Amino acid sequence: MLISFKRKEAISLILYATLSSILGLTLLYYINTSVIINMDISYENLFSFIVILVYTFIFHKIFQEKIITISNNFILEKEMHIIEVIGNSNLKDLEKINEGRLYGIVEDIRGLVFIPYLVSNGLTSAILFLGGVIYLFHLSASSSLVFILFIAVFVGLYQLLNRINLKLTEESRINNEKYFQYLRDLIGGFKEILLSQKKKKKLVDQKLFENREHGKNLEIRVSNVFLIGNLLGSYGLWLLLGLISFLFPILGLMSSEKIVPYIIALLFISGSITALISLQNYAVKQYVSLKRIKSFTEELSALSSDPSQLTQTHLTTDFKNIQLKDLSFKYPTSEFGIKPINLTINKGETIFIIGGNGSGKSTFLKVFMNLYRASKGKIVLDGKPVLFEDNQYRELFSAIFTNNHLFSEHYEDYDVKTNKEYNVLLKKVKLDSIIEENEDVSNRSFSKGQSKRLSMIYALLEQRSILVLDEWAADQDPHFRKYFYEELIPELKSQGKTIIAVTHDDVYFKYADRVIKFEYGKIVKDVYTKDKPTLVDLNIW
Ligand SMILES: Nc1ncnc2c1ncn2[C@@H]1O[C@H](COP(=O)(O)OP(=O)(O)OP(=O)(O)O)[C@@H](O)[C@H]1O
Repeated sequence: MLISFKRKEAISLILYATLSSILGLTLLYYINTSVIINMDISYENLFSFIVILVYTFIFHKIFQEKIITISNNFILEKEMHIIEVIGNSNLKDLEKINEGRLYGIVEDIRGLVFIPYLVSNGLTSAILFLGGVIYLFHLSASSSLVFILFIAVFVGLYQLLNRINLKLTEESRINNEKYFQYLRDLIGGFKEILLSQKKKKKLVDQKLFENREHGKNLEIRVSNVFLIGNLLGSYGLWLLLGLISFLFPILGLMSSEKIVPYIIALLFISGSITALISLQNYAVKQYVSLKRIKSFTEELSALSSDPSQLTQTHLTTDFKNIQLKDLSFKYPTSEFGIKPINLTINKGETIFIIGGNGSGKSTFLKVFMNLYRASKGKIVLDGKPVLFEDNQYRELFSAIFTNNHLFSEHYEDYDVKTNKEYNVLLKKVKLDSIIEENEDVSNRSFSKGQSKRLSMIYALLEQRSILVLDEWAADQDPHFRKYFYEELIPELKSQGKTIIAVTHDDVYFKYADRVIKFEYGKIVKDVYTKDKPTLVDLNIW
């Protein structure tokens, strides 16, 4: 079963639902027996009726509150589980997960808010229905057998309708995932779309319109199927009432004095029958959501590392050297790979990594920082081999990737507003004229260059030993780029920072201690710049 309530909670829920339903049925029994059958109309009976009513109200309230708490805990558990599984994923595997699908699942989880309503009304209606049927049998067994036969035919019909709806609802969810993907393209690629009427027409007028049109049609079909179910349910009930009132006495299935209490009881449980029918709509949707969440988490769990396997993180603040021994990597989905690398990187070195597009610079950095698991070879930190599961090694690095992500918050221990160093760094990366002291930058948008400078501030505030920059300077203007190479890098170097930067700015190569060149995933040159003031001396190309 998809919902796994704890046993104790399930028992207490059934108990509460049973009690509150029994009290509801007692009300019916009381009115039927005292007013209709015994004609006993008195203040005492009114008083007893009100007492039962108050108890019913209190029990129902307690029951509903319990359901609300349990269901919301269940939703929270599902949300946290998905977040935890994502947090434990490997980079390479997480990159395979489509963002649209993720947002679709988030929507599925949100949709679970109907669970309290579904469980509480479902349980109460089911118990009321069962109790009502027992009472009907008590009034007339033969008529109740016909009634049960009627219900059995309806349940069969509903199963059929539900199967159709399950399919339609699943299709609707997949269609919604596509919708999120298109929306992401529309917002993320807005500039490109503004430049191309063809793109805009295709995405907005065609894809998005078709998607929404299809979504609307699916919703209409789902609603129509439910409508058929609802109409069959309510008119079937009227048919049954007609048969009991007019046909059963003629056929001798029921004595005339039983007809009125029987019809009142039937009308009473018709409420729970109608509720059970309309709850099917929600039940199908919740079922589809739970099924999708389950398969998504199972898929992600299979990709995730077991957190218990990860070594305890405590900040590694320093190192002497990192050796890469025959380190290689291969993408499973492409021919490209990093050829075995043998390299020693010493603390304090400034290393520039160069190479043509697609030569493997970024891939190398990810393997080097242990974000991708190396296919072969090993990383050795100060003489000790580093495992992929070793979180501690990763703590050595601050990195700004080519497609840097500017976090809405920095998630570190310091408070930016009261941090003196933050304000110094704002000046240092020349953002002080753009960002005011103490300004909340979470809702602002920045140019690529500015956002990378802000990322640099956050990276430096982390105070890690190694700063990794993937084409960081490429998005900066010439003045700032000059300042970056000629002043910022030497200053960071003088502070003992190890800098590894992917760059194409050959005029500034002299500011590195060492230039490493990649070609087709292989290191083809590894040159120290000392005493080589010009590019010709460096002979790197
Ligand atoms: N996730 C991936 N799956 C499969 N192949 C990939 C993946 N990421 C990159 N590649 C391939 O690996 C090769 C090297 O890419 P990489 O980004 O490492 O090169 P790069 O030198 O950093 O290039 P650039 O200067 O253009 O950023 C390319 O052929 C690229 O298509």
